[in-house]
Amino acid sequence: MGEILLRAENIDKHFGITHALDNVSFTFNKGEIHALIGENGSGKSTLTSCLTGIYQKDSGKFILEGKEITATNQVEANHQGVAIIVQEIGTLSGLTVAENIFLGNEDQFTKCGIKNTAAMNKKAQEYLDSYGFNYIDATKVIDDYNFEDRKLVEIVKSTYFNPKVLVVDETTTALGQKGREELFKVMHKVRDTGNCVIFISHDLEEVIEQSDNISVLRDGVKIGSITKEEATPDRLKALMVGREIGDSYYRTDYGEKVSDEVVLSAKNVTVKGQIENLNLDLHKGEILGIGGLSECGMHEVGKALFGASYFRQGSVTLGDGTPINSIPDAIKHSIAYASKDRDNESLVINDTIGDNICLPSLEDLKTHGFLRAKTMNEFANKFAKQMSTKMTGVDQFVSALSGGNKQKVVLARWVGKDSDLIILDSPTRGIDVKVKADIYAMMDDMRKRGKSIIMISEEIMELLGMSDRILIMKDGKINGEFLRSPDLKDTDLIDNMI
Ligand SMILES: Nc1ncnc2c1ncn2[C@@H]1O[C@H](COP(=O)(O)OP(=O)(O)OP(=O)(O)O)[C@@H](O)[C@H]1O
Repeated sequence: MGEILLRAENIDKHFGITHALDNVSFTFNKGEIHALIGENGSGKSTLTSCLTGIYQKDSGKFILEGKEITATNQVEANHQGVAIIVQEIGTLSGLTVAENIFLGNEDQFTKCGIKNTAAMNKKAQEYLDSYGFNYIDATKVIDDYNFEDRKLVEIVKSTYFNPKVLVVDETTTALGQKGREELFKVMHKVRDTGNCVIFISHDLEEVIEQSDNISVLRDGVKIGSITKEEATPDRLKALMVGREIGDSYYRTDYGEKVSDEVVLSAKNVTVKGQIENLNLDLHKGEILGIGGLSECGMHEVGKALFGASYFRQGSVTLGDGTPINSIPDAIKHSIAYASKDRDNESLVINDTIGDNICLPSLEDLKTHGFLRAKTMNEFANKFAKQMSTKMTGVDQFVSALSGGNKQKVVLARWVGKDSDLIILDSPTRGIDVKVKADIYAMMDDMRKRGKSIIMISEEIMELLGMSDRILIMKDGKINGEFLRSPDLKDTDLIDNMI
Protein backbone atom coordinates (compact mmCIF):
# COMPACT_ATOMS: atom_id res chain seq x y z
CA MET A 1 0.00 0.00 0.00
CA GLY A 2 1.38 3.37 -0.99
CA GLU A 3 1.13 6.57 0.99
CA ILE A 4 -2.22 8.33 0.51
CA LEU A 5 -2.06 11.61 -1.44
CA LEU A 6 -5.74 12.38 -2.03
CA ARG A 7 -8.94 11.20 -0.40
CA ALA A 8 -12.42 11.68 -1.80
CA GLU A 9 -14.77 11.22 1.16
CA ASN A 10 -18.52 10.62 0.72
CA ILE A 11 -18.86 12.77 -2.40
CA ASP A 12 -22.49 13.28 -3.41
CA LYS A 13 -23.79 15.14 -6.44
CA HIS A 14 -27.20 15.53 -8.06
CA PHE A 15 -28.16 17.18 -11.34
CA GLY A 16 -31.89 17.67 -10.89
CA ILE A 17 -33.31 14.17 -10.66
CA THR A 18 -30.04 12.53 -11.77
CA HIS A 19 -28.05 11.21 -8.81
CA ALA A 20 -24.67 11.40 -10.55
CA LEU A 21 -22.53 10.51 -7.49
CA ASP A 22 -23.94 8.58 -4.57
CA ASN A 23 -21.74 9.01 -1.51
CA VAL A 24 -18.53 7.82 -3.18
CA SER A 25 -15.18 7.52 -1.39
CA PHE A 26 -11.79 6.83 -3.00
CA THR A 27 -8.13 7.01 -2.03
CA PHE A 28 -5.40 7.94 -4.48
CA ASN A 29 -1.78 7.22 -3.58
CA LYS A 30 1.47 9.04 -4.12
CA GLY A 31 3.35 7.74 -7.14
CA GLU A 32 0.48 5.96 -8.88
CA ILE A 33 -1.58 6.05 -12.03
CA HIS A 34 -5.09 5.27 -10.81
CA ALA A 35 -7.64 4.48 -13.50
CA LEU A 36 -11.28 5.36 -13.07
CA ILE A 37 -13.52 3.30 -15.31
CA GLY A 38 -17.25 2.80 -15.79
CA GLU A 39 -19.96 2.86 -18.42
CA ASN A 40 -21.00 6.10 -20.11
CA GLY A 41 -22.79 8.24 -17.58
CA SER A 42 -21.46 6.34 -14.53
CA GLY A 43 -20.11 9.52 -12.91
CA LYS A 44 -16.38 9.58 -13.73
CA SER A 45 -16.29 13.09 -15.18
CA THR A 46 -18.64 14.38 -12.48
CA LEU A 47 -16.27 13.17 -9.76
CA THR A 48 -13.19 14.69 -11.37
CA SER A 49 -15.11 17.87 -12.25
CA CYS A 50 -16.06 18.31 -8.58
CA LEU A 51 -12.39 17.82 -7.65
CA THR A 52 -11.19 20.40 -10.16
CA GLY A 53 -13.78 23.12 -9.53
CA ILE A 54 -15.74 22.63 -12.77
CA TYR A 55 -18.77 21.48 -10.74
CA GLN A 56 -19.58 22.00 -7.08
CA LYS A 57 -20.30 18.85 -5.06
CA ASP A 58 -23.46 18.72 -2.94
CA SER A 59 -21.62 17.19 0.02
CA GLY A 60 -18.43 15.32 0.95
CA LYS A 61 -14.77 16.32 1.14
CA PHE A 62 -11.59 16.17 -0.93
CA ILE A 63 -8.50 15.92 1.26
CA LEU A 64 -5.11 16.50 -0.35
CA GLU A 65 -2.04 15.72 1.80
CA GLY A 66 -4.18 15.91 4.93
CA LYS A 67 -5.85 19.27 4.12
CA GLU A 68 -9.35 19.79 2.80
CA ILE A 69 -9.41 21.47 -0.62
CA THR A 70 -12.37 23.12 -2.32
CA ALA A 71 -12.03 24.77 -5.70
CA THR A 72 -14.66 26.95 -7.33
CA ASN A 73 -12.90 26.97 -10.70
CA GLN A 74 -10.04 25.28 -12.53
CA VAL A 75 -7.50 28.03 -11.86
CA GLU A 76 -8.14 27.73 -8.13
CA ALA A 77 -7.75 23.95 -8.42
CA ASN A 78 -4.42 24.48 -10.23
CA HIS A 79 -3.21 26.64 -7.34
CA GLN A 80 -4.13 23.81 -4.98
CA GLY A 81 -2.02 21.41 -7.08
CA VAL A 82 -4.83 19.75 -9.04
CA ALA A 83 -5.14 19.86 -12.84
CA ILE A 84 -7.36 18.29 -15.46
CA ILE A 85 -7.21 17.57 -19.18
CA VAL A 86 -10.90 17.55 -20.03
CA GLN A 87 -12.68 15.18 -22.42
CA GLU A 88 -13.68 17.77 -25.02
CA ILE A 89 -11.89 20.95 -26.06
CA GLY A 90 -10.34 22.61 -22.99
CA THR A 91 -8.79 25.59 -24.72
CA LEU A 92 -10.51 28.87 -25.55
CA SER A 93 -11.06 30.05 -29.11
CA GLY A 94 -9.87 33.53 -30.00
CA LEU A 95 -6.89 33.39 -27.62
CA THR A 96 -3.33 32.58 -28.61
CA VAL A 97 -1.65 29.32 -27.64
CA ALA A 98 0.38 31.19 -24.98
CA GLU A 99 -2.72 32.92 -23.59
CA ASN A 100 -4.40 29.55 -23.29
CA ILE A 101 -1.45 27.99 -21.51
CA PHE A 102 -1.31 30.76 -18.91
CA LEU A 103 -5.04 31.52 -18.71
CA GLY A 104 -5.78 32.75 -15.18
CA ASN A 105 -2.08 32.72 -14.36
CA GLU A 106 -0.94 35.75 -16.34
CA ASP A 107 0.10 37.61 -13.16
CA GLN A 108 3.59 36.19 -13.39
CA PHE A 109 4.08 38.24 -16.58
CA THR A 110 2.41 41.43 -15.34
CA LYS A 111 4.24 44.34 -13.75
CA CYS A 112 2.51 47.60 -12.70
CA GLY A 113 -0.64 46.42 -14.48
CA ILE A 114 1.14 45.89 -17.82
CA LYS A 115 1.37 42.42 -19.29
CA ASN A 116 4.67 41.49 -20.92
CA THR A 117 3.27 39.49 -23.84
CA ALA A 118 6.70 38.84 -25.33
CA ALA A 119 7.88 37.23 -22.08
CA MET A 120 4.70 35.16 -21.88
CA ASN A 121 5.08 33.96 -25.47
CA LYS A 122 8.73 33.10 -24.87
CA LYS A 123 7.95 31.07 -21.76
CA ALA A 124 5.06 29.26 -23.48
CA GLN A 125 7.31 28.37 -26.43
CA GLU A 126 9.97 27.07 -24.03
CA TYR A 127 7.39 24.77 -22.45
CA LEU A 128 6.04 23.60 -25.84
CA ASP A 129 9.59 22.86 -27.01
CA SER A 130 10.44 20.97 -23.83
CA TYR A 131 7.42 18.67 -24.41
CA GLY A 132 8.57 18.09 -28.01
CA PHE A 133 5.66 20.10 -29.46
CA ASN A 134 7.96 22.67 -31.07
CA TYR A 135 5.93 22.83 -34.29
CA ILE A 136 3.18 24.56 -32.28
CA ASP A 137 3.75 28.32 -32.32
CA ALA A 138 2.92 29.98 -28.99
CA THR A 139 2.03 33.27 -30.66
CA LYS A 140 -0.59 31.82 -33.01
CA VAL A 141 -4.31 31.85 -32.32
CA ILE A 142 -5.38 28.45 -30.96
CA ASP A 143 -8.03 28.19 -33.70
CA ASP A 144 -5.20 27.72 -36.22
CA TYR A 145 -4.67 24.26 -34.74
CA ASN A 146 -6.71 21.09 -35.09
CA PHE A 147 -8.45 19.15 -32.33
CA GLU A 148 -5.42 16.99 -31.57
CA ASP A 149 -2.90 19.83 -31.44
CA ARG A 150 -5.25 21.74 -29.14
CA LYS A 151 -5.19 18.71 -26.84
CA LEU A 152 -1.38 18.80 -26.86
CA VAL A 153 -1.52 22.48 -25.85
CA GLU A 154 -3.87 21.43 -23.06
CA ILE A 155 -1.37 18.83 -21.85
CA VAL A 156 1.22 21.60 -21.48
CA LYS A 157 -1.32 23.94 -19.85
CA SER A 158 -2.28 21.30 -17.29
CA THR A 159 1.16 20.03 -16.36
CA TYR A 160 3.84 22.72 -16.76
CA PHE A 161 3.47 23.61 -13.07
CA ASN A 162 3.95 20.00 -11.86
CA PRO A 163 0.53 19.34 -10.31
CA LYS A 164 0.21 16.88 -7.44
CA VAL A 165 -2.88 15.35 -8.99
CA LEU A 166 -3.42 15.23 -12.75
CA VAL A 167 -6.78 14.10 -14.12
CA VAL A 168 -6.65 12.75 -17.69
CA ASP A 169 -10.29 12.47 -18.78
CA GLU A 170 -10.75 10.29 -21.90
CA THR A 171 -7.94 12.13 -23.66
CA THR A 172 -6.24 9.26 -25.46
CA THR A 173 -9.04 8.81 -28.00
CA ALA A 174 -8.64 12.44 -29.02
CA LEU A 175 -4.99 11.79 -29.86
CA GLY A 176 -3.18 9.84 -32.54
CA GLN A 177 -0.50 7.27 -31.75
CA LYS A 178 2.27 9.85 -31.37
CA GLY A 179 0.15 12.13 -29.22
CA ARG A 180 -0.76 9.18 -26.99
CA GLU A 181 2.88 8.29 -26.48
CA GLU A 182 3.62 11.88 -25.49
CA LEU A 183 0.69 11.85 -23.08
CA PHE A 184 1.87 8.58 -21.51
CA LYS A 185 5.35 10.07 -21.06
CA VAL A 186 3.80 13.02 -19.21
CA MET A 187 1.67 10.67 -17.06
CA HIS A 188 4.72 8.56 -16.16
CA LYS A 189 6.62 11.70 -15.23
CA VAL A 190 3.83 12.75 -12.85
CA ARG A 191 3.87 9.29 -11.24
CA ASP A 192 7.65 9.08 -11.07
CA THR A 193 7.84 12.39 -9.21
CA GLY A 194 5.64 10.93 -6.45
CA ASN A 195 2.41 12.51 -7.63
CA CYS A 196 -0.77 10.89 -8.92
CA VAL A 197 -2.62 10.59 -12.21
CA ILE A 198 -6.35 9.85 -12.25
CA PHE A 199 -6.77 8.23 -15.64
CA ILE A 200 -10.19 7.89 -17.30
CA SER A 201 -10.36 5.70 -20.40
CA HIS A 202 -12.71 3.24 -22.09
CA ASP A 203 -9.83 1.33 -23.64
CA LEU A 204 -9.46 -1.46 -21.10
CA GLU A 205 -6.21 -2.84 -22.50
CA GLU A 206 -4.69 0.62 -22.30
CA VAL A 207 -6.05 0.97 -18.75
CA ILE A 208 -4.37 -2.26 -17.63
CA GLU A 209 -1.15 -1.38 -19.41
CA GLN A 210 -0.83 2.14 -17.99
CA SER A 211 -2.35 1.98 -14.50
CA ASP A 212 -1.23 0.69 -11.12
CA ASN A 213 -4.72 0.52 -9.62
CA ILE A 214 -8.17 0.57 -11.17
CA SER A 215 -11.44 1.74 -9.58
CA VAL A 216 -14.89 1.17 -11.00
CA LEU A 217 -18.01 3.36 -10.86
CA ARG A 218 -21.47 2.15 -11.85
CA ASP A 219 -24.49 4.49 -11.88
CA GLY A 220 -22.77 6.91 -9.52
CA VAL A 221 -21.82 4.22 -7.00
CA LYS A 222 -18.32 2.93 -6.29
CA ILE A 223 -18.17 -0.76 -7.15
CA GLY A 224 -14.58 -1.49 -6.06
CA SER A 225 -10.88 -1.15 -6.75
CA ILE A 226 -8.41 -3.73 -8.02
CA THR A 227 -4.71 -3.74 -8.79
CA LYS A 228 -3.18 -3.98 -12.25
CA GLU A 229 -2.10 -7.56 -11.47
CA GLU A 230 -5.66 -8.62 -10.63
CA ALA A 231 -7.15 -6.99 -13.73
CA THR A 232 -8.13 -8.63 -17.01
CA PRO A 233 -10.35 -6.98 -19.65
CA ASP A 234 -13.13 -9.49 -18.91
CA ARG A 235 -12.98 -8.87 -15.19
CA LEU A 236 -13.11 -5.10 -15.71
CA LYS A 237 -16.03 -5.41 -18.12
CA ALA A 238 -17.95 -7.53 -15.63
CA LEU A 239 -17.29 -4.99 -12.85
CA MET A 240 -18.43 -2.11 -15.05
CA VAL A 241 -21.56 -3.68 -16.44
CA GLY A 242 -22.52 -5.95 -13.55
CA ARG A 243 -22.49 -9.14 -15.62
CA GLU A 244 -20.15 -11.12 -17.84
CA ILE A 245 -20.02 -9.82 -21.40
CA GLY A 246 -18.24 -11.58 -24.21
CA ASP A 247 -15.53 -10.02 -26.33
CA SER A 248 -16.89 -10.98 -29.75
CA TYR A 249 -17.22 -7.33 -30.69
CA TYR A 250 -16.44 -7.41 -34.33
CA ARG A 251 -17.80 -9.03 -37.48
CA THR A 252 -16.81 -12.66 -37.74
CA ASP A 253 -17.46 -13.17 -41.48
CA TYR A 254 -14.61 -13.40 -43.97
CA GLY A 255 -14.61 -13.91 -47.72
CA GLU A 256 -18.01 -12.29 -48.43
CA LYS A 257 -18.05 -10.68 -51.87
CA VAL A 258 -18.73 -6.95 -51.80
CA SER A 259 -20.91 -5.55 -54.62
CA ASP A 260 -19.14 -3.99 -57.62
CA GLU A 261 -21.66 -1.13 -57.64
CA VAL A 262 -19.89 2.14 -56.84
CA VAL A 263 -22.01 4.52 -54.74
CA LEU A 264 -19.47 7.29 -54.14
CA SER A 265 -16.31 8.29 -55.98
CA ALA A 266 -13.59 10.75 -55.14
CA LYS A 267 -11.32 11.80 -58.01
CA ASN A 268 -8.13 13.75 -57.48
CA VAL A 269 -9.46 15.34 -54.31
CA THR A 270 -7.01 17.82 -52.87
CA VAL A 271 -7.38 20.02 -49.80
CA LYS A 272 -4.24 22.11 -49.56
CA GLY A 273 -1.93 20.99 -46.77
CA GLN A 274 -4.19 18.07 -45.84
CA ILE A 275 -5.05 15.72 -48.73
CA GLU A 276 -3.32 15.32 -52.06
CA ASN A 277 -4.91 13.80 -55.17
CA LEU A 278 -7.05 11.31 -53.32
CA ASN A 279 -8.92 8.74 -55.41
CA LEU A 280 -11.34 6.27 -53.92
CA ASP A 281 -14.50 4.33 -54.70
CA LEU A 282 -17.01 3.21 -52.09
CA HIS A 283 -19.23 0.24 -52.99
CA LYS A 284 -22.76 -0.65 -52.05
CA GLY A 285 -22.88 -2.54 -48.76
CA GLU A 286 -19.19 -1.95 -48.09
CA ILE A 287 -17.50 -0.84 -44.89
CA LEU A 288 -14.43 1.04 -46.06
CA GLY A 289 -11.98 1.72 -43.23
CA ILE A 290 -9.58 4.64 -43.46
CA GLY A 291 -6.67 4.69 -41.02
CA GLY A 292 -3.32 6.30 -40.42
CA LEU A 293 -1.55 8.50 -37.94
CA SER A 294 -3.80 11.35 -36.88
CA GLU A 295 -2.03 14.01 -38.94
CA CYS A 296 -2.11 11.89 -42.15
CA GLY A 297 -5.13 13.74 -43.56
CA MET A 298 -7.75 11.05 -42.91
CA HIS A 299 -9.98 13.27 -40.77
CA GLU A 300 -10.14 15.81 -43.62
CA VAL A 301 -11.24 13.04 -46.01
CA GLY A 302 -14.54 12.71 -44.13
CA LYS A 303 -15.18 16.44 -44.45
CA ALA A 304 -14.12 16.54 -48.10
CA LEU A 305 -16.49 13.70 -49.07
CA PHE A 306 -19.35 15.37 -47.18
CA GLY A 307 -18.78 18.65 -49.02
CA ALA A 308 -17.65 20.33 -45.80
CA SER A 309 -14.03 21.19 -46.70
CA TYR A 310 -13.00 24.69 -47.54
CA PHE A 311 -11.26 25.01 -50.93
CA ARG A 312 -11.62 21.40 -52.01
CA GLN A 313 -10.31 20.60 -55.48
CA GLY A 314 -11.15 17.53 -57.54
CA SER A 315 -14.55 15.88 -57.63
CA VAL A 316 -16.81 13.86 -55.35
CA THR A 317 -19.73 12.20 -57.12
CA LEU A 318 -22.41 9.64 -56.44
CA GLY A 319 -22.48 6.44 -58.50
CA ASP A 320 -24.77 8.13 -61.07
CA GLY A 321 -22.41 11.08 -61.45
CA THR A 322 -24.32 13.55 -59.23
CA PRO A 323 -21.74 15.95 -57.78
CA ILE A 324 -21.47 16.45 -54.00
CA ASN A 325 -20.07 19.92 -53.47
CA SER A 326 -21.75 21.10 -50.28
CA ILE A 327 -23.30 19.84 -47.03
CA PRO A 328 -26.89 20.41 -48.33
CA ASP A 329 -25.97 18.36 -51.47
CA ALA A 330 -24.73 15.57 -49.23
CA ILE A 331 -27.76 15.51 -46.92
CA LYS A 332 -30.16 15.74 -49.88
CA HIS A 333 -28.55 12.64 -51.36
CA SER A 334 -28.72 10.61 -48.16
CA ILE A 335 -25.14 11.05 -47.00
CA ALA A 336 -24.47 11.31 -43.26
CA TYR A 337 -21.32 12.49 -41.49
CA ALA A 338 -20.27 12.32 -37.85
CA SER A 339 -17.16 14.39 -37.11
CA LYS A 340 -14.46 13.47 -34.60
CA ASP A 341 -14.97 16.89 -32.98
CA ARG A 342 -18.52 16.19 -31.82
CA ASP A 343 -19.10 19.26 -29.63
CA ASN A 344 -18.09 21.76 -32.32
CA GLU A 345 -18.88 20.03 -35.58
CA SER A 346 -21.60 17.46 -34.94
CA LEU A 347 -23.90 18.64 -32.16
CA VAL A 348 -25.86 21.77 -31.39
CA ILE A 349 -24.71 21.69 -27.79
CA ASN A 350 -27.16 24.26 -26.42
CA ASP A 351 -30.19 22.48 -27.76
CA THR A 352 -32.17 19.42 -26.72
CA ILE A 353 -31.43 15.80 -27.50
CA GLY A 354 -34.70 15.69 -29.43
CA ASP A 355 -33.86 18.64 -31.69
CA ASN A 356 -30.38 17.26 -32.32
CA ILE A 357 -31.73 13.87 -33.37
CA CYS A 358 -34.48 15.32 -35.58
CA LEU A 359 -32.33 17.97 -37.26
CA PRO A 360 -31.47 16.27 -40.59
CA SER A 361 -34.86 14.49 -40.73
CA LEU A 362 -37.10 17.54 -40.35
CA GLU A 363 -38.37 17.39 -43.95
CA ASP A 364 -39.27 13.70 -43.59
CA LEU A 365 -41.06 14.32 -40.30
CA LYS A 366 -43.45 16.93 -41.70
CA THR A 367 -47.11 16.06 -42.27
CA HIS A 368 -48.88 18.34 -44.75
CA GLY A 369 -45.96 20.73 -44.48
CA PHE A 370 -46.13 21.01 -40.69
CA LEU A 371 -43.88 19.67 -37.97
CA ARG A 372 -45.73 18.28 -34.96
CA ALA A 373 -44.03 18.22 -31.56
CA LYS A 374 -45.49 14.78 -30.83
CA THR A 375 -44.03 13.28 -34.03
CA MET A 376 -40.62 14.76 -33.31
CA ASN A 377 -40.77 13.56 -29.73
CA GLU A 378 -41.64 9.99 -30.71
CA PHE A 379 -38.97 9.93 -33.41
CA ALA A 380 -36.24 11.24 -31.08
CA ASN A 381 -37.28 8.89 -28.29
CA LYS A 382 -37.20 5.87 -30.55
CA PHE A 383 -33.65 6.46 -31.75
CA ALA A 384 -32.23 7.78 -28.47
CA LYS A 385 -33.48 4.60 -26.79
CA GLN A 386 -32.20 2.42 -29.62
CA MET A 387 -28.73 3.80 -28.85
CA SER A 388 -29.27 3.28 -25.06
CA THR A 389 -28.72 6.99 -24.41
CA LYS A 390 -28.59 7.68 -20.69
CA MET A 391 -30.81 10.76 -20.30
CA THR A 392 -33.69 12.12 -18.26
CA GLY A 393 -35.70 12.62 -21.48
CA VAL A 394 -35.29 13.91 -25.03
CA ASP A 395 -36.04 17.42 -23.78
CA GLN A 396 -32.74 17.37 -21.84
CA PHE A 397 -30.01 19.62 -23.25
CA VAL A 398 -27.15 17.81 -24.97
CA SER A 399 -24.69 19.88 -22.92
CA ALA A 400 -25.91 17.99 -19.83
CA LEU A 401 -24.95 14.58 -21.21
CA SER A 402 -21.80 12.60 -20.47
CA GLY A 403 -19.28 12.44 -23.34
CA GLY A 404 -20.22 8.96 -24.49
CA ASN A 405 -23.91 9.76 -24.40
CA LYS A 406 -23.33 12.80 -26.62
CA GLN A 407 -21.73 10.45 -29.13
CA LYS A 408 -24.81 8.22 -28.94
CA VAL A 409 -27.00 11.23 -29.85
CA VAL A 410 -24.84 11.88 -32.94
CA LEU A 411 -25.26 8.28 -34.04
CA ALA A 412 -28.98 8.22 -33.17
CA ARG A 413 -29.46 11.20 -35.48
CA TRP A 414 -28.00 9.35 -38.48
CA VAL A 415 -29.61 6.00 -37.66
CA GLY A 416 -32.91 7.89 -37.57
CA LYS A 417 -32.22 9.54 -40.91
CA ASP A 418 -31.58 6.05 -42.34
CA SER A 419 -28.95 7.45 -44.69
CA ASP A 420 -27.62 5.23 -47.46
CA LEU A 421 -24.08 6.41 -47.13
CA ILE A 422 -22.54 7.08 -43.76
CA ILE A 423 -19.19 8.67 -43.01
CA LEU A 424 -18.19 8.03 -39.41
CA ASP A 425 -15.07 9.69 -38.05
CA SER A 426 -13.94 7.95 -34.84
CA PRO A 427 -17.41 6.42 -34.23
CA THR A 428 -16.61 4.79 -30.91
CA ARG A 429 -14.61 7.64 -29.36
CA GLY A 430 -15.50 7.78 -25.68
CA ILE A 431 -18.00 4.94 -25.97
CA ASP A 432 -18.12 2.23 -23.30
CA VAL A 433 -17.60 -1.48 -24.03
CA LYS A 434 -21.25 -2.42 -24.02
CA VAL A 435 -22.37 0.27 -26.44
CA LYS A 436 -19.29 -0.27 -28.60
CA ALA A 437 -20.53 -3.80 -29.25
CA ASP A 438 -23.99 -2.36 -30.11
CA ILE A 439 -22.47 0.14 -32.57
CA TYR A 440 -20.48 -2.56 -34.34
CA ALA A 441 -23.61 -4.73 -34.57
CA MET A 442 -25.49 -1.73 -35.97
CA MET A 443 -22.81 -1.14 -38.62
CA ASP A 444 -22.87 -4.81 -39.57
CA ASP A 445 -26.65 -4.70 -39.91
CA MET A 446 -26.44 -1.53 -42.04
CA ARG A 447 -24.00 -3.07 -44.49
CA LYS A 448 -26.17 -6.17 -44.78
CA ARG A 449 -29.07 -3.84 -45.68
CA GLY A 450 -26.98 -2.39 -48.51
CA LYS A 451 -25.86 0.78 -46.72
CA SER A 452 -22.28 1.89 -47.35
CA ILE A 453 -20.04 3.10 -44.56
CA ILE A 454 -16.75 4.94 -44.46
CA MET A 455 -15.19 4.47 -41.04
CA ILE A 456 -12.27 6.76 -40.28
CA SER A 457 -10.47 5.46 -37.23
CA GLU A 458 -7.27 5.57 -35.25
CA GLU A 459 -8.22 2.25 -33.63
CA ILE A 460 -6.37 -0.40 -35.59
CA MET A 461 -8.32 -3.32 -34.13
CA GLU A 462 -11.59 -1.63 -35.08
CA LEU A 463 -10.34 -1.18 -38.65
CA LEU A 464 -9.26 -4.81 -38.89
CA GLY A 465 -12.39 -6.11 -37.19
CA MET A 466 -15.04 -4.18 -39.11
CA SER A 467 -13.78 -3.19 -42.57
CA ASP A 468 -14.26 -4.97 -45.91
CA ARG A 469 -11.34 -2.94 -47.18
CA ILE A 470 -8.86 -0.63 -45.46
CA LEU A 471 -7.05 2.37 -46.92
CA ILE A 472 -4.04 3.55 -44.96
CA MET A 473 -3.04 7.17 -45.43
CA LYS A 474 0.29 8.87 -44.98
CA ASP A 475 1.14 12.53 -45.64
CA GLY A 476 -2.23 13.23 -47.24
CA LYS A 477 -2.04 10.30 -49.68
CA ILE A 478 -3.20 6.69 -49.75
CA ASN A 479 -0.20 4.57 -48.87
CA GLY A 480 -1.69 1.09 -48.76
CA GLU A 481 -4.88 -0.83 -49.47
CA PHE A 482 -5.88 -4.06 -47.73
CA LEU A 483 -8.79 -6.42 -48.24
CA ARG A 484 -10.56 -8.01 -45.31
CA SER A 485 -8.77 -11.15 -44.21
CA PRO A 486 -8.31 -13.11 -40.97
CA ASP A 487 -4.57 -13.10 -41.76
CA LEU A 488 -4.30 -9.31 -41.89
CA LYS A 489 -2.25 -8.08 -38.92
CA ASP A 490 -2.01 -4.73 -37.13
CA THR A 491 1.66 -4.56 -38.14
CA ASP A 492 0.68 -4.72 -41.84
CA LEU A 493 -1.27 -1.51 -41.34
CA ILE A 494 1.26 0.20 -39.08
CA ASP A 495 4.09 -0.41 -41.58
CA ASN A 496 2.16 1.71 -44.09
CA MET A 497 1.39 4.49 -41.63
CA ILE A 498 4.95 5.40 -40.69
N1 LIG B 1 -24.17 19.50 -16.43
C1 LIG B 1 -24.98 18.46 -16.26
N2 LIG B 1 -26.31 18.63 -16.13
C2 LIG B 1 -27.15 17.58 -15.95
N3 LIG B 1 -26.74 16.29 -15.87
C3 LIG B 1 -25.43 16.06 -15.98
C4 LIG B 1 -24.48 17.12 -16.19
N4 LIG B 1 -23.23 16.58 -16.27
C5 LIG B 1 -23.40 15.24 -16.13
N5 LIG B 1 -24.71 14.93 -15.95
C6 LIG B 1 -25.28 13.59 -15.76
O1 LIG B 1 -24.57 12.94 -14.71
C7 LIG B 1 -24.39 11.55 -15.02
C8 LIG B 1 -22.90 11.21 -14.94
O2 LIG B 1 -22.26 11.82 -16.03
P1 LIG B 1 -20.68 11.83 -16.21
O3 LIG B 1 -20.35 12.83 -17.28
O4 LIG B 1 -20.02 11.99 -14.91
O5 LIG B 1 -20.44 10.33 -16.75
P2 LIG B 1 -19.09 9.63 -17.24
O6 LIG B 1 -18.91 8.41 -16.40
O7 LIG B 1 -17.98 10.60 -17.23
O8 LIG B 1 -19.50 9.19 -18.71
P3 LIG B 1 -18.68 9.11 -20.12
O9 LIG B 1 -17.89 7.85 -20.09
O10 LIG B 1 -19.77 9.04 -21.14
O11 LIG B 1 -17.87 10.35 -20.24
C9 LIG B 1 -25.00 11.34 -16.41
O12 LIG B 1 -26.31 10.83 -16.23
C10 LIG B 1 -25.04 12.74 -17.01
O13 LIG B 1 -26.10 12.89 -17.95
